[in-house]
This record gives sequence, C-alpha cells and structure tokens, in this order.
Amino acid sequence: MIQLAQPLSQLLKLWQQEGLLTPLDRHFALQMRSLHSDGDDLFTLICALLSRQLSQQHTCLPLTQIDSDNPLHEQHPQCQLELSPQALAEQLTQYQAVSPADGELNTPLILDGDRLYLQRYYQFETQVAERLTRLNQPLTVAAPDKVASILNILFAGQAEKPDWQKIATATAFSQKLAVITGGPGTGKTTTVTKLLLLLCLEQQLTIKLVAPTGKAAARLSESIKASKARLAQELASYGDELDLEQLKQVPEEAATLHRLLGVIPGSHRFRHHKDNPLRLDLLILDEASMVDLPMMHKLLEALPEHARLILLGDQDQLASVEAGAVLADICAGLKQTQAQNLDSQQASGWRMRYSQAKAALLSQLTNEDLGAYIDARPALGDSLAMLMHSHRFKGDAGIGQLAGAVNRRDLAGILSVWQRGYGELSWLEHQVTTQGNPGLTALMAQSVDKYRPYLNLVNHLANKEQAGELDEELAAEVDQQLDLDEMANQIIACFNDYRILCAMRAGEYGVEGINAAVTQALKDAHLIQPSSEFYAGRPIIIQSNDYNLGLFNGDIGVILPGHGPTRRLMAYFVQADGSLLKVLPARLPSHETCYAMTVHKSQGSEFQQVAFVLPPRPSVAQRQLLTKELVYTAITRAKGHFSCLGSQAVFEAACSQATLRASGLAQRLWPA
Ligand SMILES: Nc1ncnc2c1ncn2[C@@H]1O[C@H](COP(=O)(O)OP(=O)(O)OP(=O)(O)O)[C@@H](O)[C@H]1O
Repeated sequence: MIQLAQPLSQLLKLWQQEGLLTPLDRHFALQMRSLHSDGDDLFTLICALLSRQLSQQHTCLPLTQIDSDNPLHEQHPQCQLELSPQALAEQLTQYQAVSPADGELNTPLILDGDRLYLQRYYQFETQVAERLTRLNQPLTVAAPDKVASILNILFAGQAEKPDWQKIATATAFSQKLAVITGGPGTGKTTTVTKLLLLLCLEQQLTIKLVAPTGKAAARLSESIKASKARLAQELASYGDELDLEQLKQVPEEAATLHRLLGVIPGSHRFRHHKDNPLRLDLLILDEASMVDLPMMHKLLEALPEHARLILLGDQDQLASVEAGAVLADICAGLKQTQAQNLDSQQASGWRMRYSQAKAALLSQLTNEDLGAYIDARPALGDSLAMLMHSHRFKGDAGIGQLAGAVNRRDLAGILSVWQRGYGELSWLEHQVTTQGNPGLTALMAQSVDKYRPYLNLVNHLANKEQAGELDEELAAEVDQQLDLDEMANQIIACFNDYRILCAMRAGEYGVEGINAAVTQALKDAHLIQPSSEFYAGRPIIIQSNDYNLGLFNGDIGVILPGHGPTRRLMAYFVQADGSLLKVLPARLPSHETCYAMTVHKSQGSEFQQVAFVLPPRPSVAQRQLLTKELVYTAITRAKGHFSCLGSQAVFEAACSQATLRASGLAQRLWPA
C-alpha cells in the first residue's frame, strides 16, 4: 500500500527539516500513530498530510488531491502510495480512528466522501453550513408598496441600471441572511446605511455593528458616519415624505468581534455562545473575508435564533489568516464559467441566482426586472447581493484598472495598465547587483519623503516635551495649550497616509528587512533617533491579543511623549470607538516596528499611498504565498497612489496564481 525509502519516523524528521512539514504536523502524526494505530505507516502518513493541510489553512484533506507518486511534493520522492483515492478511502474506514460522515462522529477523524477532516473542523464546517442555510429564508414584508416608495426616494437619481445597490438593500430588508459583497468603493457602506435607515423607519430592532479587527471596526464607524452625513444632504428635500429624524437612530458605533462575543481573560471561550446568546435582533459584520471558519462558527453559535445577519466584504480579497475561506465559499455558487456569462453587467464572472419568488418580490420592491437571474436551484442565491461598480476608482483611474486586471488574472491587461503611465501608479524595478539595488534605494528615498510629514509632527511634539522636562509648571501649561490627545490623533492619522506592504515577513525584502532599512534611512535623514528600543515616532504593530489591556493582534500604535511633567514615552492606539488608548511601552504585548507590514495584516485598513514590495528572487516556498489575492489586496489598500518594487516576471507569476483552499463548505452551501 505504501512504499518508503526509509522508515517513516526518519522520513517525518527529514520532511520537517526540509520544511515540508511543521514540527506540529510531525508530532500530530506520531501521536496519532501511537494512540490510534499499531504503528501503521499509511495511517501515520495520512495524519501528517492532514495536519499539513490545516497548517496551510485548508479545512480538510481531499484524498483526490494527494499525488500518489509524491505525496509530500519532495524534490526526490521517498514515498509512494499504491492506492487509488477510492481504495484509500476504503482503507481509511478500516481504522478505528476514522468514521464516516453519516456515522457516530465520535472518532478523531471523519471521512466525508473523499474529504478527510479532523472531527472539530468537520463540525465547524457542517454547523456553519447548516446555520447559514437555515438563515437563508425570506422575511414577510408587511407593506411592500410603502417600502418600494421609500426605496425610490433613497435611490432617486441613480444612473446604474439595474441599480444593484437598491436591489441589495431590498434583499437585506426581505431576507434573514444577507451577504453584500463588492470591491472597494462599490458602495457597501452606502447601501448598508440606506438599509439601516429603511429599517429604522419601518421596525424597532436592536442592531449591532462589528468587524474582525479594531482597525476595521474604527473604519466601519467612520464610513457609516460619513455616509449618514451624505445621506442627510441627499434627502434634505424629502423631509415631507420621510421622517429624517430617524437617520439619527442609525447606529454608527462598531465593536470588534472579540468585544461583541465577550472575551474571558485567560480562556479561549467567549462569554456569548449557544447557551448565552447575544442580545440583538440584527448583526452586521464588515470585512467578513477576514473571518476564519472556527470564528464564524463561534459567531453563528452565539447568534440568537430569531436574529438576522448581514455579512459585508470583498470576496476577491485574501482569505482569512487561519483556516477556511468562508466568504469566498458563500459566494462560490455565483461564479460563472465564461460561456454562462450572458450579461455585461456581471462581466466580472459572477452572476446572481434568485428563486422565482425572490425575483418577484425584489422586482416589486425595486421596480427592477430580475427575470434573467431566476434559477431553478438558487440555493443561497436569495441571500446574496453583489456590487460590481466602483464609485471610488472613477472612470479609467489607474488603481481601479490595475486591481480589476489583477483580479481577472489578465496579464496583457496588467501590462497595458502599467504602460499607460497613470499618475497614481508607479513602478520601481529591482536591479539587484553586487553593488546593491537602485530599486530599493529609490523605495527608501520615497519612504523618507512620505514619512517626513508624520515625523515632523512627532518631532514638533517631542520638542515641546523637552520644554516640559525643564520646568514642571511650563509642562502643565503646554499640556493645556496643546491638547495632547488631539495631537496624537493627528499624528496617527498622518502616519496612516503612507504604508509599505510586504508580501512576506522574513528576508531582506520581507517586513523584517524593509523595517530595518527604513529605520536606518529615517535615522540618516535625522527624522528619528532610535538610540533605544522605544523612541518618539516608532510605529508598532501588536502581534498577540492582550484582553486585559484591550490590545489585539494587528492593532497599530505609535510611541509618543505622554502627559504630565515627566512626559514619559507612551504607546498610543486609536480604538474602535475613536478614543485613544495609552499604554506604557514596558507593558506592551509582543509587537514589532511597522513602517512596513505584511499585506495580510493590512486587511481592513486603507492608506492614501501604498508601496508594495515583492521579493526579487522568491524561493519555492515564497512563490506559493504570492497569489493574485495578495496582489489585489495590496493594490486595493491604496486610495490615492500605489507603487510597487518588483520585477515583471514575479508580479506576473503572482497574478497568475489564485488561492485554492480545500474546504467542503461551498459544496454544502451549493449542492449540485
Ligand atoms: N450609487 C452611487 N453613486 C455615486 N457615488 C456613490 C454611490 N455609491 C457610493 N458612492 C460613493 O463611493 C464612495 C465609496 O462608497 P462606500 O464607502 O459606500 O463603498 P464601500 O464599498 O463601503 O467601500 P470600502 O470597501 O472601501 O469600505 C463614497 O464616496 C460614496 O459616496
């Protein structure tokens, strides 16, 4: 059944040394071998492969994807399987540790068709699918004509036909689950704000807004506030027809998911769960693409049975850092092959699928003809709404064009966007020689220039600090005059104008190398004085959760002189509600400098200007991480300017590779 060049325990060690397995993968396999089999090599190998899948953020091991000639993808294969996937599946069910999906499920491993799961992940996946399917149900619309007339006012003067924002609002109003997806600037927040106003006009609901990170929650609050202000202006002339006072009732404060679920310090469990559900009628979750399968499971478990759920996000962005690609799986049923793609509005490769009843109701509410989108098997389609048209990247603006071409994996299109010479795009070419890399030197010069306004503000504040050290009374006076908090807010906002995003962590062109290089360049330009670990102006990113302090993985802060006569250095963070959190540097959980950060960590954030760094000569392992979702996410973090330090070959190779996460969720939600 299995051919090995050496005893398996030696091979496991070798594979770990070669980076083909993590230490955890090897230990898991050895543990399972000793607990659940009498040293069976096939079983042990399969356990190692399953654990490796989980380490690579897949939720299961599809047996059909195992390369029987070279299961570990080694350079010189040392292991061969002599079983077809079917025979392997049959063999697996012989082991006591494996049970079939329709069985008792009290074994550590579950085999569902050709997919092998850890029991826990099988349960996460099936329960998430079951709850989403249960949420996919229509709500009674008591007064459809009234709702239709309000929608007409909310979406008056829209040129787009059909008006997908209006349809999305009607979908979310009339369905217990709504998933509103779209790229940056397609109007997700605008749509949700109009929906919230419609709900406030029609019903009394307890509504909560959440996002996966503090940064994303803060941005959601800001966007909703801005959108409410725009809406108030747009609707000013409709005061007789709409009770505009209700706009004030539209909630705008967003919390993090952790905060909503109630963190219990020192525990992985949350205060809210199945037996202590959240107290709300409607939950709106933004940046849903960042939520992994286990977290989505926890959230759905804590959602009270009667509650409605709205997910917002961009299905084309990087999948979650941990296992699964939940939002992409939810949208999977709308993905079309070229031949099925009948209509230019959905030219992006997506097409809506409505039941007859839903299409009729949506047509009644929106006066849009949706007959072309009726599907005999709509599955989750009635709950989905996709916004395709970006209002941010107007006309032929470069960032939007580039993001679109990358998303379509259109290499000729990508090249032509770069060649058109848009002012908002710039390319820095790697020219690595023994003398150095002029491309990197140019990136450093650009970064000194872009971080200069931020550091000038910091130094302005630090100079006041010196005045404080000299004289306590004067310091107190300066405190009053200055409103330090306001200044800290300004400084953090200024820091967020520019960011370097790296494809990877390690190496000269990863976050570590680029941070060291920028620190040196800023020091040479006399903008910072990094004589000790903490210095005024050092930006930091938190790397673990500290529930007591209220700091979470990915939170970004800056080190600044604090209040009071001593003006000790403090780390300042803007929290989800916009308030400032100040922490003594010595108390910070693990953190690192963040002039540069990974693209993964940048999800949920936006910057006026982004510089993206690709490695000049990626290793085999690094190449696997370079995907079109990574490049798309990096580009769409930029609002005003995007530059890339790279080489054409690496950029194109990354854009040619799409992320594929093994999961059974899409099939459960969209049965064939
Ligand atoms: N139908 C529309 N017509 C004109 N402008 C619009 C329309 N919808 C949205 N906009 C504008 O586009 C910009 C982006 O809208 P919005 O913030 O709602 O998008 P979003 O999808 O939530 O973006 P992000 O993904 O960045 O959060 C806003 O300035 C908004 O005013």
